Amino acid sequence: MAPSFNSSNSLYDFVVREGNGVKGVADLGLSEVPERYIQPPQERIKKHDSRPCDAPPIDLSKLNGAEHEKVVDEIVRAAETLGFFQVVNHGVPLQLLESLKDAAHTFFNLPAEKKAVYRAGVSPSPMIKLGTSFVPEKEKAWEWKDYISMVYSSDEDALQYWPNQCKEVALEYLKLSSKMVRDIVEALIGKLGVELDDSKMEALLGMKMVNMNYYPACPNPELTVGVGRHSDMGTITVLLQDGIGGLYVKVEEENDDAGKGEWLEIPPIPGALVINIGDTLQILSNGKYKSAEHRVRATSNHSRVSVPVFTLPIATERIGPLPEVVKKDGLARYREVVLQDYMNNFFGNVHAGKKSLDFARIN
Ligand SMILES: O=C(O)CCC(=O)C(=O)O
Ligand SMILES: [Fe+2]
Repeated sequence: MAPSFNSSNSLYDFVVREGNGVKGVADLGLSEVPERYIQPPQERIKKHDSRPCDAPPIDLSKLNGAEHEKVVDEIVRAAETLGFFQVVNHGVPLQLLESLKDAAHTFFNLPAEKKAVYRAGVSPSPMIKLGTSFVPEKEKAWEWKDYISMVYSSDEDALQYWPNQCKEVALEYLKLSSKMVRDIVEALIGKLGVELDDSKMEALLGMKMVNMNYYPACPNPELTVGVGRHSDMGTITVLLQDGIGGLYVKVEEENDDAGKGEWLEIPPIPGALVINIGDTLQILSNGKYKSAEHRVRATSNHSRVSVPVFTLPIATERIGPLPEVVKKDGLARYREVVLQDYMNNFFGNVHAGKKSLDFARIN
């Protein structure tokens, strides 16, 4: 018998505690989403209010050739403006990208009890977590999304603890994307006029996490969000999205206190990966590189998957604007923070655009 959600507690039990997630809600075939998923009007995403970002993808294979400087300039320009760009010839085989999307569908189509073993608290490893929405305990309106998050500690742990349906492809993707992450971050830091030694670079790129996101088909995409407005907290994110679309990024404007900036859709490009700048790189660059505010719309007739690799500094690393940049700028816009503290603040609060950066901002 279909559960009836006559109190918010019973919905919480079904979705969060029992691990059914929003996939479990979608599978009930309701004609309207439960009230808990209805966003306030200002957070809803109107499909026709944005236009696609028409920037061509950057060809990363050219980083190793005669056009190196030109490609670095393209990356820097994108990081200084939108904070989002797409890349091709990135070193991750296209067949692997297809396998990743298939693996995400296979995992989320498992019966709830098979997925629920990865819930926080019962998961075989603290590095693996099945979740839904972002912080359902604190959010007034939930996001229409389930995810599994896998933090890398070693190959051995990954192969032992990550779910069978996705561990091999997720590990391969994490490894093959690491080279492009390093190349891009090196290019960006280099253009700040800073040279970092290997150990500092390793520390800035030392934590890696692969997520698989699942957005089931939604009866009311106009009332909900797949993911609400947020920036990513790490150094950079590599994102594989499928062909459905619905990822939007905000064009940042000076003095945009009213939050009126335009939203651009990052259109799916077959074979391309999406790169976005995270809060850490905005802090390191003293604000020159933009951690991009983004969000995702749900869709009525398809389930969408995406597979981000988040690259973060190691938890003990102290993050602050690089001294050479502060010297040039004449002031520091952010204070130094320990990454673990930044992370606790980030994951302890609901998505609220780029508010996460306030934790380090000097006013
Ligand atoms: O699904 C997407 O396209 C983006 C997901 C995202 O922003 C995230 O996982 O941080
Ligand atoms: Fe994100």
